[in-house]
Amino acid sequence: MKSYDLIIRGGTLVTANGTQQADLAIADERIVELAPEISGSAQAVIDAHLLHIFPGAIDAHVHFNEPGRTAWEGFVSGSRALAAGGTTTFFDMPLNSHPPTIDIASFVAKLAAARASSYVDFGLWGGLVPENLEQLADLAHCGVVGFKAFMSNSGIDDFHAVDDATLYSGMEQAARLGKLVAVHAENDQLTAALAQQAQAAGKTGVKDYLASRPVVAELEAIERAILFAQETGCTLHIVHVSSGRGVRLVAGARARGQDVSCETCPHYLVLTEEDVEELGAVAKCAPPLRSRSEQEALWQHLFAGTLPMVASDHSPAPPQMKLSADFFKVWGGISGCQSLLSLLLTEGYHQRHLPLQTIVAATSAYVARRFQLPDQKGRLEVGADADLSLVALSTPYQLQERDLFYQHPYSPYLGLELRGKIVRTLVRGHTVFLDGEIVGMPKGQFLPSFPLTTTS
Ligand SMILES: NC(=O)N[C@H]1NC(=O)NC1=O
Ligand SMILES: [Zn+2]
Ligand SMILES: [Zn+2]
Repeated sequence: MKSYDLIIRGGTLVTANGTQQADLAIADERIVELAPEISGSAQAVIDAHLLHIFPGAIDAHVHFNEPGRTAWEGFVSGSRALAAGGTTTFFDMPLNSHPPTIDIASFVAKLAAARASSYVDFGLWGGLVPENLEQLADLAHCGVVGFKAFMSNSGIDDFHAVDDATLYSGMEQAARLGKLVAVHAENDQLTAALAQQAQAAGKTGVKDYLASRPVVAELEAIERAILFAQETGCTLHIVHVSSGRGVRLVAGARARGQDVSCETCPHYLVLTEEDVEELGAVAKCAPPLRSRSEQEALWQHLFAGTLPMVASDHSPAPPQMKLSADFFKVWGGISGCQSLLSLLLTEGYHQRHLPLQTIVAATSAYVARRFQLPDQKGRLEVGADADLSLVALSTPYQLQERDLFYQHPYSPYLGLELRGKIVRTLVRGHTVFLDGEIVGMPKGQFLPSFPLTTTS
């Protein structure tokens, strides 16, 4: 009789191809058998008859701010929040840590911090800034996911936006290095001028802020990035697209054969400009929350598969940075990485009947493929890492402050009635979250990303 480390019995497995009830056996951190009934023995058995088993989510976009701004978040609190939310892998952005990840030394410092403290596996983005064009090859050799650039002010002094020449030349190099470039796409001249005019006129409320970052600023920057990428042969990813029209531009370029993708975030799917007027600073982000019609278009793209990825853009800050009466001065960034899967289940699956397979594709399978993770990630199959999230799919609960593992338990989703409770999360077969508690030690591993030949 075979013997395993762990058997999970009777759960409903959710994969990008559909759902099936099955037993799942784990040995040496991998899924080694999947069958209607597994007869071997195991050191431990989990009864999952009433649960759905999702592949652990892969959050391609978080800011955990370590080293340097660990008081804002950090790998311990951030990765605990992810584990509690059913996420087993994340990619940390190069900015909001100090130093930002723009050369070998800062990469090594971040890698050491994350290895010491993360409960889940991780990849690291490198930055593309006007000062580091000479460092991109080094960063590529370190195995960064790709290069992240800001086309508008990043909101933080130590990470500068790219001018067109830097973006163009960075893309040329990225293409040579086989790396993708990810952009925060908003037109800087337009947003800066509109913000400056509003502030000069003493118009510093929520509506004034929203008006200073119109959809057209996003559309223009997306188009420019697509054009530069086409011209340079660079693979492109547009982060946090906030508008249906923005997604349409990306989908159009992809349909014409260009290697470009995009993500949206739960906040653009769940909240609108009316909510930020009501909620205030906790819901301030850039690009800002949009109208209901743009939001509806995002959902349509998600259903259609033309919006292939959802990531959190978890961007926390200490509460005092969210206090200014001048809304332009309030920190822009939403804390949401713990709620990625539960919001998609609540608003997507339960409210709108978004297929579970689409949720799995957008939070796991597609992300692993797009960013060229090692083969064992993003799949719920024999041979894959046992990265799993066990979910009570219909259990309702209200999100409370005490549920949040963030450094600052601050979230626009507090008080929301959610459906779909994450009851257990396993990373490579090790339980890291169980019934509301973090268990075990930080054993997250670095996943280097190296160029392959595949596209899409
Ligand atoms: N610096 C930083 O994290 N900025 C992020 N916050 C946000 O709302 N949009 C961003 O790009
Ligand atoms: Zn951004
Ligand atoms: Zn971000």
